[in-house]
Amino acid sequence: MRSKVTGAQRWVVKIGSALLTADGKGLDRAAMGVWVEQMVALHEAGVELVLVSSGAVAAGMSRLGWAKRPSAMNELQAAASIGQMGLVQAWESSFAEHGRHTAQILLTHDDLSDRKRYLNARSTLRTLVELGVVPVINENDTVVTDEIRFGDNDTLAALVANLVEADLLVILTDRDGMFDADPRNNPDAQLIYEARADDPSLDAVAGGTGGALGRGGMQTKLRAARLAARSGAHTIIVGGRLERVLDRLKAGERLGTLLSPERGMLAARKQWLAGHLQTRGTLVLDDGAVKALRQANKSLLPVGVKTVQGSFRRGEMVVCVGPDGLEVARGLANYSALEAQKIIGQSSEAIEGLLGYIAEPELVHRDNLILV
Ligand SMILES: Nc1ncnc2c1ncn2[C@@H]1O[C@H](COP(=O)(O)OP(=O)(O)O)[C@@H](O)[C@H]1O
Ligand SMILES: N[C@@H](CCC(=O)OP(=O)(O)O)C(=O)O
Repeated sequence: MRSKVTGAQRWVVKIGSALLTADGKGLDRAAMGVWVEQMVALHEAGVELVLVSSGAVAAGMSRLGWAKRPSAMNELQAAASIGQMGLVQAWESSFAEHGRHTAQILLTHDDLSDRKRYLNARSTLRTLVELGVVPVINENDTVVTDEIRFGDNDTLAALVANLVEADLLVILTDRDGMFDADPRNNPDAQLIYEARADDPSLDAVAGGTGGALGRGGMQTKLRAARLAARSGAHTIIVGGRLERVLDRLKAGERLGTLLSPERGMLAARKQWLAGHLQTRGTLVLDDGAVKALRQANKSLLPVGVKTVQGSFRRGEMVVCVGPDGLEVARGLANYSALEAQKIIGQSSEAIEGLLGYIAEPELVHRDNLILV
């Protein structure tokens, strides 16, 4: 019996492209109908639900008669906008058969890295959930550029789990769960039933990328579990084609791979920071600064920085590495890269003389910093 699953009150369910489109043959409405029945049953049992649905590109490709996923961004975006229509129609009509409404939410990485938009998305989602409506979320594929895309919906689903403070993230995929080797080329691979999300040995087994339709593969599912763990959520990676899979999970059956959060939850602001997956530059710290961050929970002062790499503006995310090049923390810079170049190695009192003004005495304030 998996009590963390049976007792979970708020679920984010993510369904991948390969599953939704029956391996590329258009939307699998029959399968969608069966998942909807189960989601409605969960709802009736008092579970709050948010659905993250992939499949726009794959559904669009099938509507257009394209056999191969295009690599050009404009073609992908066109396919996504065509497919998204079919996707939301199919979910809405399927839930409507049970007297439930759905709501479409399309998000980009920018929406979640801007604090105001993040809070807005959170309050809209919470309102929808309170209204008993099922939000159906996908990436806003038509407007994203490479720099601001999540790219795979595993990551998006994890950030949504953080956003709504879900107890459980269920990632439905085309395999029964995470295996100890990629089952595509290892027929003897064994299913991993339980693990801690932060277990480093999982990185090696989740090596491969996604199939022809999806993008993520197991690597992004593992990363999603780690992100979801930051807000205390458990993640299950499980076969979406297993019979009555959601019903059986709710009943406590040991299906799929359960990945547990290891540490305590990060505070809400730190969770938001952890969701910033795009970084713009690197600060190389000296040993003293590494110690101050790691052991004393201090802010990063310019004096402890040896070099500045990349091009970032004030407020953008930078990676802080130690003299050995290993990441120590990441955080939002109070100064641009050009300004930082001028003030590193100097005491904070010297900032005004060097720049002609002072924004903050710290290069990265500890409230805007997360240790890695
Ligand atoms: N260790 C592993 N265990 C299970 N599947 C793996 C593993 N490593 C790689 N994979 C591959 O990941 C694929 C699922 O990812 P993906 O195609 O992105 O699906 P989805 O569209 O559901 O996100 C599986 O079909 C499988 O071949
Ligand atoms: N936003 C994209 C999903 C990206 C993707 O392929 O995700 P997934 O199948 O979950 O790995 C779409 O709807 O096609």
